[in-house]
Amino acid sequence: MAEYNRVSECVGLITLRNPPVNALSAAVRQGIVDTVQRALSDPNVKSVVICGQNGIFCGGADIKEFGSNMTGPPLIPMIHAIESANKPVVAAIEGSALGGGLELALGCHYRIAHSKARLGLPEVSLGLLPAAGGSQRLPRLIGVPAALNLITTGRHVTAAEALQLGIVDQVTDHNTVDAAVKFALSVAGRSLDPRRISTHPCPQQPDLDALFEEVMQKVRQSARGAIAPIACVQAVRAAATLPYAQGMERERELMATLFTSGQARALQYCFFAERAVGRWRMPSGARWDTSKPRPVHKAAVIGLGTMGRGITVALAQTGLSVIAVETQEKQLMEAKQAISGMLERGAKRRGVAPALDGVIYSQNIQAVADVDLVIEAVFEDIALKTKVFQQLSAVCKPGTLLCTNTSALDVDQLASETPNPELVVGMHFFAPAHVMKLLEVVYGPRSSPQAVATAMQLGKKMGKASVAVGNCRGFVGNRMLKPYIEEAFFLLEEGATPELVDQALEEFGFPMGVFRMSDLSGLDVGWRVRKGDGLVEPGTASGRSARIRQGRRYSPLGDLLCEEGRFGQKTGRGWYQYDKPGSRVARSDPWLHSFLGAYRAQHGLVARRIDHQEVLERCLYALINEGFHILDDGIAAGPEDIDVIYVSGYGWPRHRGGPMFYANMVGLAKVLERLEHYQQLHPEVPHLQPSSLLRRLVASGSPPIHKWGEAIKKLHSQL
Ligand SMILES: CC(C)(COP(=O)(O)OP(=O)(O)OC[C@H]1O[C@@H](n2cnc3c(N)ncnc32)[C@H](O)[C@@H]1OP(=O)(O)O)[C@@H](O)C(=O)NCCC(=O)NCCSC(=O)C[C@@H](O)CCCCCCCCCCCCC(=O)O
Repeated sequence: MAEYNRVSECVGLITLRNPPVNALSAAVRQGIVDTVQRALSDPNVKSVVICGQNGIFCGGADIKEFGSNMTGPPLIPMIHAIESANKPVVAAIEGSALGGGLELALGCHYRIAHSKARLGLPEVSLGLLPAAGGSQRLPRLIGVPAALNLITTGRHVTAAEALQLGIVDQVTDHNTVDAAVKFALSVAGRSLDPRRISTHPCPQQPDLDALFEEVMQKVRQSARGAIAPIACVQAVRAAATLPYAQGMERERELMATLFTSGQARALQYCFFAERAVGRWRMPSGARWDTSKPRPVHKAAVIGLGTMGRGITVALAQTGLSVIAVETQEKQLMEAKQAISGMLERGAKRRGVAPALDGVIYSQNIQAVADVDLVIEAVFEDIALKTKVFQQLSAVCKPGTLLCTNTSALDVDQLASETPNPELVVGMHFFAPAHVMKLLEVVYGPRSSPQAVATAMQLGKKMGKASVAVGNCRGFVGNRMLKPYIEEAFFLLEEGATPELVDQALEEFGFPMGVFRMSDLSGLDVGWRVRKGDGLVEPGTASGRSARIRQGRRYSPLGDLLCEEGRFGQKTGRGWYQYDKPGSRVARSDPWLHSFLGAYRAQHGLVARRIDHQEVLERCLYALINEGFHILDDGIAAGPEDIDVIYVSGYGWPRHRGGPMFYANMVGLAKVLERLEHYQQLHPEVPHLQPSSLLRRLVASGSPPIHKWGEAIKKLHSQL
């Protein structure tokens, strides 16, 4: 797990071997301890180089070990032994040096990095802090402000930035190990005292207290309840104010709290879930590893409204050549200007040239004849989309993949209107499409595995968390959102205010509560959908509107607001009021409160006191319950798919792991009991009726989330 060789006669070369990322498993740590010992005791060895195999230095501690009893030599004394060595130790950094990997490098006396390497202390994103001395050494090396930035955000820096910050001593474009060996030879025999980072104080920093206060305030605001960023600030503060040994003690204490917290478990679950969704599988048995994607060199986007523009940018930024089609000249010109602006701003942020030439604009659908893949993003209207798909089928070369960016329409129906339904998949982007991380790839019963594989690969190329899901109303994300929103409406009827509901959800960790979110996305969006479903009664603003529709409880509150022209931020009024249309700062609206009072009086509803716990249980458990239905229906292959969708696209707080992980943490029996409780109180609300899968899981002993897959299979086979 760590190989030892003597090179250039007097350099001991230690190579970490633990594919794929040379994580510091027990065996690797043991290997490092043994080989360092060997190099230091070999009189022929003048200096030592540590590198990683396969072009990656080290991805840090082995996260998989965190869930088990950790054995093997601990990291801290291992790194301390390297720093205390009486021969120079040089880290040769290729690929990544992250977390414990960078901490290992910081224990070395010198660091040489390849120009393409990336370095960072991303522990915060796993609910931890750099607890192998990283929180104490990095501020001593690069100063408190820069270390705070890196440690609290977990961001990775390029080799060039690492050099500028002083994290590495040299950057090379050539063979890193060769450069490090050469460097190691050149420093052999030099005094190592100045190179032992732990022995130095942090560089002087004026107004330390003010700096920490400011950073802590900022971090608390953006953490939305996550505890690791706060512990990271506290650990760096210890580095800045305490001697090294005491700082290390503080680092250990803080880590002990984080390590055993539910947040760390949730965040580490998210890390693996995001990777697991790439290993998609369909009910037909088709899977990621047996389905080869088609090459996509040229793509097209049809319809350049908000979504189409974002999708064009996302595609062009991957380096693809894109044909952007909009039939109306004026809209085409406006879209061209907007897309160019977005490409320019994006390129400026990333320090690259904008891919302006990658996009060709056309009013003519014939222009897409030779593309490999088309994403249709016209207005959400099944007749219009069907027409576009029929045109595309006639125009495109054989084998072109036809993707629809719909958030709700039936992908199967659309596919069935084309001569090659196997080439059709849904690609459900989230607005703004070039920014939002989530992509639902929706397959129907006739979508070919190759079509799914191609869409999934394209999603990955665009940097999206791409999740393959089956076709149903609302797919996964929006289907689960429906009971969540409905419960929020019911809570208003029963006595809550938008402020109370939003506060409960925001304290839970959502960036925005359901009503603020509704104001942002526009109340008319849901209104249109409900109208389409025949749920909206016209002209009810003045009279009593039915609260039971289509045989179930219905709240017309959203419709009544729309009838008043209150569409949210865009009209300056919605569940809140705004200074002017388009403004983003929500203020309580006395009109809304008296409107709610009058509504309740009209319907004979007596407002009661509703607390945060009820808001959370009713909104979140209703959403989770729908998640169980989705699993039972086979629409999502596993709980990870649902959780990645919610964390990447719906603002579910990452430190709570996603709705299904949260249910697992709360306890399935408790979720079931609360759903049963609310269902008894509200028998006319079907979405509070516990899903049969949830009942069956509880009856089978509530297996932990990583065993749900097995349990679901077993439970299905017993049906
Ligand atoms: C490295 C990457 C950038 C590579 O990206 P790439 O896209 O190429 O590949 P993938 O991301 O797809 O990964 C491939 C494959 O590898 C798995 N993997 C990646 N990293 C790790 C890892 N660190 N450990 C295990 N496995 C890993 C990944 O899951 C994929 O496999 P899969 O099967 O899932 O497809 C990228 O992978 C990346 O960013 N990796 C994570 C980097 C990272 O976050 N590193 C930090 C790790 S945490 C750490 O290092 C902590 C340190 O500070 C050490 C702390 C000391 C701990 C001591 C414990 C003290 C306990 C205290 C308790 C006290 C209690 C008491 O006192 O009582």
